Amino acid sequence: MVSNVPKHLNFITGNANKLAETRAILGDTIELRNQSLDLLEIQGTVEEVSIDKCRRAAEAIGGPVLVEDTCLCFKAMNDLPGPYIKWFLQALGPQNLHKMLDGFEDKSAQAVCTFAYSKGPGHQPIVFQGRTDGRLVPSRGPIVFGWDPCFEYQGKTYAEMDKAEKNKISHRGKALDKLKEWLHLWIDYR
Ligand SMILES: O=c1nc[nH]c2c1ncn2[C@H]1C[C@H](O)[C@@H](COP(=O)(O)OP(=O)(O)OP(=O)(O)O)O1
Ligand SMILES: [Mg+2]
Repeated sequence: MVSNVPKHLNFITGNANKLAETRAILGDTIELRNQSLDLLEIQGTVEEVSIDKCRRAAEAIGGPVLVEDTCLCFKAMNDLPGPYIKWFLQALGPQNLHKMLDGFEDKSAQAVCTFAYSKGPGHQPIVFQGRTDGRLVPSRGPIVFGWDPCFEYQGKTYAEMDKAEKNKISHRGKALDKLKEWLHLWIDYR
C-alpha cells in the first residue's frame, strides 16, 4: 500500500482560476502539478461526468491524474444546468445568467465541485465532492472567475468575497477538505 502514496498530484485542467484556487487551498499539503488538456466531457450525472473525465485524462497522460468538474444546479430546474453550466455561462455571460430563473420564485442554487483521482489507465477513479448552497442573483462584484458574481452565499456573492473567505466555505474548499483527509490517511501509513 505504501508504494501507492501519491507524492504529487497532476491536475489536468485548462481553467487557470480553478488551478489557482486548488493550489491555494492545498497549500503545502502536496505538490500540485498541472497539464492543460481539452478533455471531452460526456452527458450524465455530476459523478459520471467527473469519473469519465478522469478515465480519459489517465489514458491521455498514461499515469496518475486529478481532474475536477464544477456544476451549478438550480432547484427550480431540478438541478439543471448542473454540469452544463459552462455553456449557459458562455452563451449568456455573468450579467445575464440570473435571467434563467426570471420565471421562478425559487432562486436556490447549489455549487457542486467533484474531484476525481486515478492512479492511472485502468484504475477506478476515487471521487471527492463538496457542495455549497446559495442563490442565483444579478451579478455583483468583479467579473473575474466564471459565475462567481452571480452566486450568493449568506448575503455576499463569491465575487464579493476575498479568496480566503470564498475558499473556506466554497464547494471547492469542501471537496478539497475530503481530498486532504484522504492524503493524510495515506501519509499515516508511511
Ligand atoms: O468556483 C467557481 N466559481 C465560478 N465559476 C466557476 C467555478 N468553478 C468553475 N467555474 C465555471 C467554469 C466553467 O464555466 C464551469 C465549469 O465547467 P468545468 O468543465 O468544470 O470547467 P472548465 O471547462 O473551465 O475547466 P476544466 O478544464 O477543468 O474542465 O463553471
Ligand atoms: Mg471543462
